[in-house]
Amino acid sequence: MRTDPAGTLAGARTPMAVAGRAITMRLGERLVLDAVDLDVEPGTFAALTGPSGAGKSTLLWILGRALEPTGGSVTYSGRLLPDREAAARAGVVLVPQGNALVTPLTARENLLVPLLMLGIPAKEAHARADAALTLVGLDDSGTHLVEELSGGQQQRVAVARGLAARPSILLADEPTSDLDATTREIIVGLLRAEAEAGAAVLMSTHDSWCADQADVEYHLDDGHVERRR
Ligand SMILES: Nc1ncnc2c1ncn2[C@@H]1O[C@H](COP(=O)(O)OP(=O)(O)OP(=O)(O)O)[C@@H](O)[C@H]1O
Repeated sequence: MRTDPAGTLAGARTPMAVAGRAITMRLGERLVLDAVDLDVEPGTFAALTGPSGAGKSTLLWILGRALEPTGGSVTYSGRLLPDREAAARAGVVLVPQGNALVTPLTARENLLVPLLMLGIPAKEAHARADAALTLVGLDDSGTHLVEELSGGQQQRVAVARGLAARPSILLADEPTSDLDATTREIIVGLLRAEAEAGAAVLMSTHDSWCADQADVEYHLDDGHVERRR
């Protein structure tokens, strides 16, 4: 598998925009999201900022069709997708906070299994898994079990799993929170490269340096989102 000079997995991807309209989410007594509108266009690297508990993860999960909102809609280049499985098949990739890696598997197997489940031929899946691990600097750790990896290495495996899917829309929930400064810059560079390759990328972050690297910043607070640039 080739990687192009910008640091993405080579190969075509379908450009797709994500649009949230009047997204409302009530969790228990709390109105976490109150009629939120948000757009990420193909080729855009966007940051989602806001205080702890503002609802950033909730919004990313809704945009990834992993969570049904109380109200409002999410469309993908104008299309509705019925559920998370349809979204994954359409190229909507979610890198969740906490990584959600399968611990009895190796790093490489964590990349391979979702690709094989999407019906990607085994030879290509293996090539994509290896290329994505190389992009995040873990080509020597592919055979390690998840539990043998540090928190930061696990986070990089989770990002690699997202890159291996060659996403049209990449939703990354605090993907740099456990990383040192150098690795943080590498991961942010990879997310930017995904956008430059045509993906719509939305990254939640508490890190002002990471937010500054994005083209667009959405700030979420008290249920409302404000576009800051
Ligand atoms: N299942 C649930 N039931 C009730 N409240 C919930 C549930 N899940 C999340 N919440 C609440 O929803 C709010 C938003 O949580 P969320 O994790 O989306 O925020 P966040 O901005 O991503 O926070 P952080 O930056 O700390 O990760 C929080 O107040 C949280 O306690």
